[in-house]
Amino acid sequence: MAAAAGQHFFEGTEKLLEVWFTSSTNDPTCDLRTIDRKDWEKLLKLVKCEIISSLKDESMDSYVLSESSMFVTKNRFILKTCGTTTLLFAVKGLIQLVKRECGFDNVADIFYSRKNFARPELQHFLHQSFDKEVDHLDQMFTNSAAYVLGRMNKDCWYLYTLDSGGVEQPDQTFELLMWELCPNKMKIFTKEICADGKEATQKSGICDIIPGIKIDDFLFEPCGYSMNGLLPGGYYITIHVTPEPHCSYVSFESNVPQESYQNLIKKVLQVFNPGKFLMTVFANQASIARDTHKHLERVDTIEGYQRHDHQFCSFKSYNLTYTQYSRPVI
Ligand SMILES: C[S@+](CC[C@H](N)C(=O)[O-])C[C@H]1O[C@@H](n2cnc3c(N)ncnc32)[C@H](O)[C@@H]1O
Repeated sequence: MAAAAGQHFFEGTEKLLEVWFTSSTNDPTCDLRTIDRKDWEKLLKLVKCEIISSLKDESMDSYVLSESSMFVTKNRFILKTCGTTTLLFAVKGLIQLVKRECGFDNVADIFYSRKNFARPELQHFLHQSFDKEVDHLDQMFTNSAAYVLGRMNKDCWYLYTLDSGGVEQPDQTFELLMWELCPNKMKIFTKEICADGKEATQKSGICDIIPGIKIDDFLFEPCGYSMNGLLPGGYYITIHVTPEPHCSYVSFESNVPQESYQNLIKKVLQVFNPGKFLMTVFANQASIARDTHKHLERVDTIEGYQRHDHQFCSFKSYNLTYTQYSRPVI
């Protein structure tokens, strides 16, 4: 459903930043988790969002934000923000903060990605086009590579990364970005139906997607939902829901390693029942998910969905599959 003139609109589509740090002296005491919460709060002011709640385990500190999520491990920082947040204003400050407070003096890799916005004209000037975002990042990084996957005149996904360095430890990221969602499912993520995040997590079936996770969830007033889930070993899932019928959008992201993502895809689709979705899977050579790309190449239909675009990219240390599906219009 398209937004009518003057109707409330929320841009669910997130900007996603992942940065891996190293120290030139290989100092084992460097740890992003030693950074004070007050410093994170200051950094998030530049982005125009704030911390709502937090959860931690032995490997990771996670934060639910007023606009999505933040995850901090020893050497990896993830910030995902939606709405009209200004995520890229935080990059310079992040690098300075990390050097000053914990001694990491090198960016080993950076990934900035997002789907095309539904209403780019509502964004801050910096985020109105990918070209402007690339110009901004190129002022800080010289060895960059920027890509667009999908259809430039329809739905697409942008990626900015570095063409040198890289991450050697096993690493993988799986994202499903969904839109045109089932209104009945979306009702669950409103205060009309659920009292709080916990109830929405249960009623929607989110709690069954990956059993055994520690969950930090939040239900916004009058609607909207965010959750972070932690698993031992530095694994997370994060889900964000914009349920308004005229701009419905849901994102699912996880770094949980899987040889095949088939089961996970089915479970997430059952919970949200989107009309359209795009999927990205990153895996480096050390990851058990490294062969998932071959498998995904053969999946041209998924129960009720037809594939439109499928692209494979080989980067310096990661391979990536981008794919887009939708329900056939009957
Ligand atoms: C923060 S959540 C999750 C956004 C996420 N990026 C997604 O996948 O849709 C956004 C939803 O919460 C609602 N919401 C209610 N109060 C909000 C607030 N103070 N800040 C941000 N979103 C709020 C929005 O209207 C929207 O439906």
